[in-house]
Amino acid sequence: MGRTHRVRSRIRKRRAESGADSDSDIFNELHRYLGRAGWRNESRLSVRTFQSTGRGLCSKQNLHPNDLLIRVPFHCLISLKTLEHDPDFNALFNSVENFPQKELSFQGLLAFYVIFHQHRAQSQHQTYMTTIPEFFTNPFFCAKQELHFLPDAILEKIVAQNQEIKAFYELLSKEFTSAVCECCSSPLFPNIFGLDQLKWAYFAVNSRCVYVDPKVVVGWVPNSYFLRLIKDEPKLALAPFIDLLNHSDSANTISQITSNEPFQYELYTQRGYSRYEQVFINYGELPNSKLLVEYGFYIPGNKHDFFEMALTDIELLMKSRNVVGHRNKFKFIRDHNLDQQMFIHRDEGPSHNLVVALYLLLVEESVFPNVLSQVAFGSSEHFESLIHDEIRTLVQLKLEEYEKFLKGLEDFTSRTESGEVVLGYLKECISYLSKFLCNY
Ligand SMILES: C[S@@+](CC[C@H](N)C(=O)[O-])C[C@H]1O[C@@H](n2cnc3c(N)ncnc32)[C@H](O)[C@@H]1O
Repeated sequence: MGRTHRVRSRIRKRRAESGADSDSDIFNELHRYLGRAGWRNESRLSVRTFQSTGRGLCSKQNLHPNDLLIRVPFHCLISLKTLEHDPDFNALFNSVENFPQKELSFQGLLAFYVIFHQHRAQSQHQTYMTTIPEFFTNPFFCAKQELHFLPDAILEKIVAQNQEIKAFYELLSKEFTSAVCECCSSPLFPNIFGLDQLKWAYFAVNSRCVYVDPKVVVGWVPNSYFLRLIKDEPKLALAPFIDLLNHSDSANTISQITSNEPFQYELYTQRGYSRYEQVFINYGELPNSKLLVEYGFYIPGNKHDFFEMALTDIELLMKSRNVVGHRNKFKFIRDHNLDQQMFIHRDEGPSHNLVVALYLLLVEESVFPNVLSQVAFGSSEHFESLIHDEIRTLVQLKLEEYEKFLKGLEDFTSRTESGEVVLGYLKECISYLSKFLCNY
């Protein structure tokens, strides 16, 4: 049995233990659980499976612009406050003398909280835990052989995610080296909490949290113990039921925490929806590459999309033209962060930094910093016409590279769920690059 399989089996087992046989049982139970905690489903939201997005929410009534989308008592969210007031979780940390301060990310801490409660038979969060998907479709979970067909830009991000999770796991294993579980007396690491479980929880937290104002939350937990352990702000919270809302690039919502007791987390929609139409929120103005890496999906025709280029792409173009770049120019580009924000936009053309970097490396003859500065920080409009062909070739090379990746993935007889999503993403990129070339 594979490791991913074991993580999924464990989640299924928890579902069976909770007495919920199907998705609808799970959500009826979630409704009852939130109802007992004071939630009223004011906007009559209901869970459905939609063809375009999978599981999501719709309302059984029409929603108008500025209507309340959802309002949930804040104590139903899993935030810093929840961790602080959880005696079992606190006891575990108190069993370690001098737990290192400012070392944990809050996302990591929440991920640990999830697996901690997933293991406990009597967890107060058991109902919520059963609503978290068994697996995620981020490229992180691609099979090894699929990784050969992922673009470098995506691979680099997966490597960074892997390093972060592994370092976090090692830190927990080290600090809790002799800790045993109160409920079953087994050693916590690695017997109960394996690395694969933490990976699953990391992506659960990554894709399902809402933003909460850290100042508000910190104000509720004076002398917080966990605040001393984390190196970033506690600005995330897991949000039962709210985390069933899918993302749309055209959704627009406003969130707030009410200022009087009982504190509530509220979302208002800026646009209207007819009854049973899927309702969305907006995770941010994100391009498809970001949606893919962080959330495991992409949006066809995403209106916030752009296509990023790297300095290595320009180097390939230079090689194909037998141009040798002077190291002063590369240094200048890196020192001034011109290698950041190098992208093409389907309708707006190449970004300023891409135009400048191409011009400096392929056209400009001088290598003196004062001349390079004049070029870099002047208007790039004039240069763009001089490197029009270079831009086209750069995009053409990318297109060929992505077509090769696509062909490689298509040649597999079977793919992981993540591999399927990457395949669709590559097609979307190819279509984006082709449209750019048509317009440019
Ligand atoms: C906050 S959850 C939303 C609910 C989720 N669909 C579920 O079944 O639990 C975020 C995840 O939903 C999926 N998702 C969100 N928006 C999507 C969209 N527009 N298209 C496809 N999948 C989407 C992605 O898997 C993402 O990681």
